[in-house]
Amino acid sequence: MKIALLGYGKMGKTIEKLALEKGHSVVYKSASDFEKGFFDEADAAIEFSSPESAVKNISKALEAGIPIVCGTTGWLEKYDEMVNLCEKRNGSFIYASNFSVGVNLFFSINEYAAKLMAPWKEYNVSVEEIHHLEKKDAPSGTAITIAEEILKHNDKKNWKLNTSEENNLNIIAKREEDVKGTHIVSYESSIDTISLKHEAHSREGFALGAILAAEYLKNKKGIFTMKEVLGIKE
Ligand SMILES: NC(=O)C1=CN([C@@H]2O[C@H](COP(=O)(O)OP(=O)(O)OC[C@H]3O[C@@H](n4cnc5c(N)ncnc54)[C@H](O)[C@@H]3O)[C@@H](O)[C@H]2O)C=CC1
Ligand SMILES: O=C(O)C1=N[C@H](C(=O)O)C[C@H](O)C1
Repeated sequence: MKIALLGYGKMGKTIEKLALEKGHSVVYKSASDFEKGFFDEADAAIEFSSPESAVKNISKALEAGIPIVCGTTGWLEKYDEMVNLCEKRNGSFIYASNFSVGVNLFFSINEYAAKLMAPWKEYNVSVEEIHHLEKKDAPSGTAITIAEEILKHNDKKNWKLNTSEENNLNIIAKREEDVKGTHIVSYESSIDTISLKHEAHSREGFALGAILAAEYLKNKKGIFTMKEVLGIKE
């Protein structure tokens, strides 16, 4: 498959390495704003750039008829706009806050735990995420996905970053040198604490998942999820 990399930082470079190992070719890579010309050649574009540039990059790919996989976080207020554009252009699009297999399994474990814990009101739930110092957005996209699922089964009103308000779900965001991505869900009572933790040891899981998503989009039209790519039942 011929891949275009929109964003060529930590993730773009890891994806390039794994894509070449899997026998794909990288026909274009951009670390900044770019013109449309390259699209004719690419079978899919993989977008890991910045919250400010994601929407523009996704739009360019959809307008050029190139399947687009987007992992950039921090732009989701425009997600519906991108879905509409994808439908209008009869394109193909996957966004995931986290492409790793482990985290997508963790999402299902989190859903199960949230349902199980719903009647046990003595437990207060919170989400913690820890990332490297260069991360631009907080909370992480993954923490937001985790929180939204918990909120479907909990009386809390909304999620909030670093809050002590009991009626909101607290997401604690920490920044520490070189942490690839750690997410912890805690249910705490006066008697005990139940914790679920996912810790990424490298960026390879995210990169591999993004390549699997690009492969999945081949000959497909529509908007898909990472759970569909991995065959994880809702
Ligand atoms: N969904 C997932 O599984 C994962 C998502 N991410 C997200 O992916 C994004 C990128 O992460 P990293 O690679 O670690 O960041 P990074 O800062 O190392 O790389 C971003 C790259 O995008 C480039 N860029 C900036 N504006 C651009 C534009 N208009 N067009 C093309 N490229 C542009 C920058 O020059 C830089 O090279 C972040 O939003 C991060 O949260 C990161 C890891 C996994
Ligand atoms: O910025 C990162 O590095 C990561 N971002 C994603 C997020 O915001 O959830 C996924 C992963 O945790 C790494």
